[in-house]
Amino acid sequence: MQDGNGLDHLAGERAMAQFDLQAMKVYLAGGQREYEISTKMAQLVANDPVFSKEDRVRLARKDLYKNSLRKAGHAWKTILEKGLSEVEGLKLRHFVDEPTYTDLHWGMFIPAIKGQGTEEQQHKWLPLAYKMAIIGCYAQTELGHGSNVQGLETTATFDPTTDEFIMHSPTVTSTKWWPGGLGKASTHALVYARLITDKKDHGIHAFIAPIRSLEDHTPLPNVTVGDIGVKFGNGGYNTMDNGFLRFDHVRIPRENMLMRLATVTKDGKYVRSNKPRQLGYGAMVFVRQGIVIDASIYLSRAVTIAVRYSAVRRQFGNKDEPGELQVIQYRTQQSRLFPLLATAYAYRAVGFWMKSLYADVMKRLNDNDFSTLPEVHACTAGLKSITTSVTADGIEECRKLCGGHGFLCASGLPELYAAYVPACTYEGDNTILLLQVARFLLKTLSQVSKVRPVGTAAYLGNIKQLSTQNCKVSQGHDWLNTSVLLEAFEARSARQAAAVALRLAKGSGSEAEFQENTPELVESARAHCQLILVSKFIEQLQTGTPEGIRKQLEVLCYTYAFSQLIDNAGDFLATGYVTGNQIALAKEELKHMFDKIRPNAVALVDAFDHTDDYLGSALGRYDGDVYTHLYKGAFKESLNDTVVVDGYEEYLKPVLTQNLWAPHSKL
Ligand SMILES: CC/C=C\C/C=C\C/C=C\C/C=C\CCC(=O)SCCNC(=O)CCNC(=O)[C@H](O)C(C)(C)COP(=O)(O)OP(=O)(O)OC[C@H]1O[C@@H](n2cnc3c(N)ncnc32)[C@H](O)[C@@H]1OP(=O)(O)O
Ligand SMILES: Cc1cc2nc3c(=O)[nH]c(=O)nc-3n(C[C@H](O)[C@H](O)[C@H](O)COP(=O)(O)OP(=O)(O)OC[C@H]3O[C@@H](n4cnc5c(N)ncnc54)[C@H](O)[C@@H]3O)c2cc1C
Repeated sequence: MQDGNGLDHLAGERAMAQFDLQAMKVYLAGGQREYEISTKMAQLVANDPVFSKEDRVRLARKDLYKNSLRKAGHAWKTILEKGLSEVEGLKLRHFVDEPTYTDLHWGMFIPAIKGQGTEEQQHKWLPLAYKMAIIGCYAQTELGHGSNVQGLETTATFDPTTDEFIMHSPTVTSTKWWPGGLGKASTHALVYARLITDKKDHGIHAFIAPIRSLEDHTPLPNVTVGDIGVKFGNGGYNTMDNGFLRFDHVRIPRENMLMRLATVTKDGKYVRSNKPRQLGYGAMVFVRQGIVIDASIYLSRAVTIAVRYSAVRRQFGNKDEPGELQVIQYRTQQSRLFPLLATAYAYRAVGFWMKSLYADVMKRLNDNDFSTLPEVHACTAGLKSITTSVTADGIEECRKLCGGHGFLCASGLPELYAAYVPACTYEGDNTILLLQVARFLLKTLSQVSKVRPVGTAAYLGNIKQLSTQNCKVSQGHDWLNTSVLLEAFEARSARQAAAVALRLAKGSGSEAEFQENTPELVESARAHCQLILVSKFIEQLQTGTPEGIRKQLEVLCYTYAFSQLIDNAGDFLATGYVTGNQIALAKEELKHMFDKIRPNAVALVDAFDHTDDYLGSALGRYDGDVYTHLYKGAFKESLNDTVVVDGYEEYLKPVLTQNLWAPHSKL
């Protein structure tokens, strides 16, 4: 989408492209229909002044939040007035580009009711939620516990005399703390609490608790609720009202417990269904799978800014060429930037696959087939962890790649980082999630002689072969073979998992020993996830990629795989599967890939199709007119509202006019 002012400082770059840009845009959008919807919604948002992002980083919290409420309300009105479909509405909210209460309402409250509510409960709550007659949040985390869900303290005690649950926060640490949308916007909370019937604790279950009046939005009696305070960075996640919530013996009807997985009867009997209790974590699995595509989008925004700016920015020169060099010409710049570009493409491909994996598991669950649940949990948890960590670090790297100007909010990068970095923590702390993957790998290995592993763990079925055979690469171009690459990632992951499993098996099985080995367990989980990412990127390429873009995608795929191999060379070498020389050969191949990316770099980021409005960056503008806009932008700075700064009379003038020698001055 070109929306520059006609001057194209990057025209020369664009003329070098060697692939079908339009086909790439459609591929990255996920298909022609998705592309058309994206384009339409991006323009709708960009052309509506209510959605303007101008000045967001300068607003005080109250104004920022009020403005965010205004945008969310306007988005909803636009959706209704234009009769937008659910997919269009989702896209529109995506382009509004501000974390807000509707993310949790649509992204977690509704999915949790769908996954855990009975049909009757869905009929009661979903119509209200779909028309936003109620606003819901997902209130799981407490002051004292987030990762350890089984450790939550809020109680829901059944009172058979009134057919109600009594919701209570018995300690300070039981205060619900963090839920997005809870602080100021929600009327209802999906509360995770310990279910108690007849003095027996049945563990964590989900309850719908009304928290604010539908008449005047005041908190209901005995409910204490508010916002937890300002968060990291300007703008960023501060548009969200992450909240606290306490109950003082608040009564809710028995039917407000979501009862698909377990029921409490009128006379107080607790009945579990035969479905796994982990289905209660379904909303988290749903969001984790979506986070992979989201990571690609965030990373692609940072990379678009850094690539375009690196093509505009010139520093130094050399005796072989006239003038100064574009910084994108420097190998070091390429070696930091191009792997991130390739990673954004990799996550897009893997994100598409995650969607199909999730659709498959949902279909199975409907047929009461729970067999793939552990693998899907490991996959969603692991890929959420890796992709968010890499993306957060990648955004920060892009900021550094833009030198000093990257540090200005006008670059768009500080705010992008502030909005994104909590993704490493929310929806599961990234280390906790990798430990879940490690547990899955250990379990899979312990059963490998009896149960053939399937799906993303299938390679562990070849553990013997992968543990004995070594890499056969003898020349650089031997690496240009996806089977060779895949085997390297499989062997490294299988060997790392087997090594730590063996060490644990030789021990006493104590928790202390397990703890001692957690760093290696996390490394082995990371290796497994990197294998999934590389293998699924390859697999996606091999299934019907249009001719006009296949070559470029192959280059990006090799770039991604080689950079992963080199960044983790220590692990690959330690497992003994590859030699130092083979790593050196891969490094040479990676440089050849950089040469192939270089003429296409700007077009490859254009293919992400981010509008200038969505990017919000003077450095990443489509037209490359960076300096004019940085300069113009300085005049919007509030300190420049007056020529002589407010504070001069009180604080600057006395300093300038005292004309006294400072006592310590040596002059
Ligand atoms: C579609 C959306 C698109 C994009 C998204 C974009 C933006 C996001 C929008 C909003 C996001 C904003 C905010 C985020 C909101 C939140 O943060 S909500 C709170 C999230 N909280 C967490 O993630 C907590 C993390 N903790 C846990 O998940 C669990 O407590 C645990 C897994 C760490 C441990 O659970 P336990 O019950 O104690 O389990 P265990 O005893 O360790 O394990 C028991 C067995 O269960 C398996 N298991 C665990 N989780 C799952 C699961 N989700 N599904 C299936 N199976 C699971 C576990 O592996 C064990 O298996 P065994 O075979 O070993 O018995
Ligand atoms: C912006 C934001 C939005 C959020 N939105 C919501 C929401 O809408 N609803 C909701 O319910 N929650 C929400 N949360 C809470 C979030 O899900 C939790 O913060 C997250 O799950 C991490 O839990 P914790 O804070 O308890 O971290 P902790 O578990 O206390 O982690 C602290 C450190 O301890 C380490 N650690 C903990 N246990 C172990 C272990 N067993 N082994 C090794 N290391 C360990 C962790 O790796 C981490 O380094 C949100 C959080 C943020 C930041």
